[in-house]
Amino acid sequence: MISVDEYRATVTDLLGTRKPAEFPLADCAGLVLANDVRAGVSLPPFDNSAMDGYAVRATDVAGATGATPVELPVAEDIPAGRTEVPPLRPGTAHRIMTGAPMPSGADSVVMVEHTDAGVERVRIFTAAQPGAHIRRTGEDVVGGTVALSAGSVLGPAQLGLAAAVGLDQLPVHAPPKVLVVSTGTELVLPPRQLRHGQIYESNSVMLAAGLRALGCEVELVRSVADDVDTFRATLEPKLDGADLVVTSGGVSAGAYEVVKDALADAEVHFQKVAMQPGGPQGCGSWLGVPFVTLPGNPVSVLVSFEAFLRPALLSMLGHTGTDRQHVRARLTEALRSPSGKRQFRRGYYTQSQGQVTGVVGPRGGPGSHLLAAFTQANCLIVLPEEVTEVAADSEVDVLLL
Ligand SMILES: Nc1nc2c(c(=O)[nH]1)N[C@H]1C(S)=C(S)[C@@H](COP(=O)(O)OP(=O)(O)OC[C@H]3O[C@@H](n4cnc5c(N)ncnc54)[C@H](O)[C@@H]3O)O[C@H]1N2
Ligand code: MOO
Repeated sequence: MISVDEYRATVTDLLGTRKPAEFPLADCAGLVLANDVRAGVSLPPFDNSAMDGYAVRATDVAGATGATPVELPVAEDIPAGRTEVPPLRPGTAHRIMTGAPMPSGADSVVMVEHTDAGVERVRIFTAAQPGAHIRRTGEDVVGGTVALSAGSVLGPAQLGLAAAVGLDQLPVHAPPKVLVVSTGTELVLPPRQLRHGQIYESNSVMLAAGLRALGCEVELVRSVADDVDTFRATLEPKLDGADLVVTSGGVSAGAYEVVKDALADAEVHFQKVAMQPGGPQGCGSWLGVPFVTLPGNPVSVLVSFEAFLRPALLSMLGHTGTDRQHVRARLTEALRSPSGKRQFRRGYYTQSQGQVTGVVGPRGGPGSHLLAAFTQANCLIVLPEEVTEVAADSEVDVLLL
């Protein structure tokens, strides 16, 4: 048996990291920047007004008050977007709007609220500090410097900045195209009615949701019968263009283990991972495409996704933080765990205000078919390999989902 940590490293190595590709900004949300990008322009690109008001020379309005206003002729009107701005002559004002370029010769802006808002002439009721309400060139970003560093996760602020410095595409770790394949002759899709012995297919739906949430492109093959020839014939034409195949089912110890049998001659290694659920696993490549073959039980699929597929995919996408947040929590009831395996139990974690350590209660038993209990959970309770019993009220490690 291989440990969870070793297996996670194996899958992470198998998936590697995606090569940089240029993507339009609109398709970059949530992706990771592959290279540093430099600003083509400074931000702001020019000195501009932070307020609607009047550009003046501070010396011209020194001593202005409500009782003793200074009156100046308004020589120019400068709305935002005006590109040619005449210099300010001493003893005059330019009416100016927020974001409009400062005229040379002006050293401050008086807000319109501190004036009579005049158009031909303006009465100014307050003195101005030199520099008041001016946003300086390059105050935010200096043109030519690194605006966003490799490894940045591209959220709204990062994409906004990229747009603001004049970029329309970015080098990112492109999301992989993942083919998700559910195997099992028992699997049926609506609107077909179940016959005795059949079940509705659910693993591919869960995997697709998890994969898409990470930004992957997903194609589903929702039901392949437990027949080696059918499996190969269904998958082969779809491998071209797939960056990863994730299968479920057909990897344990019995007969009709279609994934194991079909990939027997491929470079896919099947083994047991010291975890519960999610013990039987396989990974490797077939026809040059990486394969991660998960066991069929639905809870095993989701726990496998959390334990190693999600971190490996995050690493593939260029993320450095690939771990869920871990916390310690007090267990509400005693639990048992198989010796030598890391057990992941579904749990519900709460932390009241002022409480240092939160509280966690299990949801459902350890069975890997108990999917409904997973819907009540917000965390996984992690019981280490050497632990076989945990008493109520003891502290346990919790992975917040
Ligand atoms: N003799 C042994 N039997 C089993 C072992 C073992 O070590 N020795 N391991 C058990 C464990 S643990 C697991 S997990 C399963 C894994 O088996 P498979 O990967 O071969 O999965 P299947 O047998 O195909 O399916 C298991 C279970 O899950 C249901 N299933 C499968 N696919 C789907 C799907 N897409 N949607 C919903 N449900 C699905 C399937 O009907 C089975 O009930 O093996 C144990 N046995
Ligand atoms: O390991 Mo299986 O994945 O427990 O049900």
